[in-house]
Amino acid sequence: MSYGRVFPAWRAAAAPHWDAYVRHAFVEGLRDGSLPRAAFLHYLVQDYLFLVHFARAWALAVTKAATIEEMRICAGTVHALIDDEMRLHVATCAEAGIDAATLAAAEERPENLAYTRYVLDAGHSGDFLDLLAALAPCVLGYGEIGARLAPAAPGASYGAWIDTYAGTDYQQVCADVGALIDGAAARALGPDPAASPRWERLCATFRTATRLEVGFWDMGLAP
Ligand SMILES: Cc1ncc(C[n+]2csc(CCO)c2C)c(N)n1
Repeated sequence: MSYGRVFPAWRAAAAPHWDAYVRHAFVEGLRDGSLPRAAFLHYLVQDYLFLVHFARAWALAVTKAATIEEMRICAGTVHALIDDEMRLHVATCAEAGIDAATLAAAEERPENLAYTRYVLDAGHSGDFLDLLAALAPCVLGYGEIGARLAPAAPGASYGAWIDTYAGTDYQQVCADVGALIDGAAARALGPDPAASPRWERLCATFRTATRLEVGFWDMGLAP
């Protein structure tokens, strides 16, 4: 998956961490169904809390955007997070006997706190592109994982989860976010982004967020 021009360069700069993220044991457990249900539910509860703060981060992106089209994409992501992805978490947890109140009252694990607040801080202390560098591993990593696991989805225990991220709707979101990053990078860094003095710092932000994704999966395996 390329998802634009800048993302592949950021991914290459984060190489060992990126592989640890998209090929994590948790992901392999989703693929072959060996992931214990309790670990999956523990992950979903934490992920619900994660998505609350991710919706806030995308809302911050609305305020940092430079064009109406950028605002539309970021606002659309806030909407999709709240009305689609979070609702799916609530429904899956409800089937397992975890009600919405329990979900909302769950205590955030430190790995979860670290990740979401890091992303929010990248946005508060930086500009639109700094924020996108922190948001990118989450959005595009799940796109890559979904596409890689797609052949395993039919009949798999976690097939519904895989289908969510492998599906054309989500893959289109990834293509849109890749284009959003390319546009913001062209505006802020010029025609050769990697030659900009800001480039190393953007790579570092992307790499840190990727490491925090690895930490999130680790947490998922340790209920
Ligand atoms: C730990 C963690 N990382 C990534 C995602 C995936 N994700 C987060 S927000 C979003 C929509 C677009 O921003 C998607 C697909 C997740 N659920 N949990």
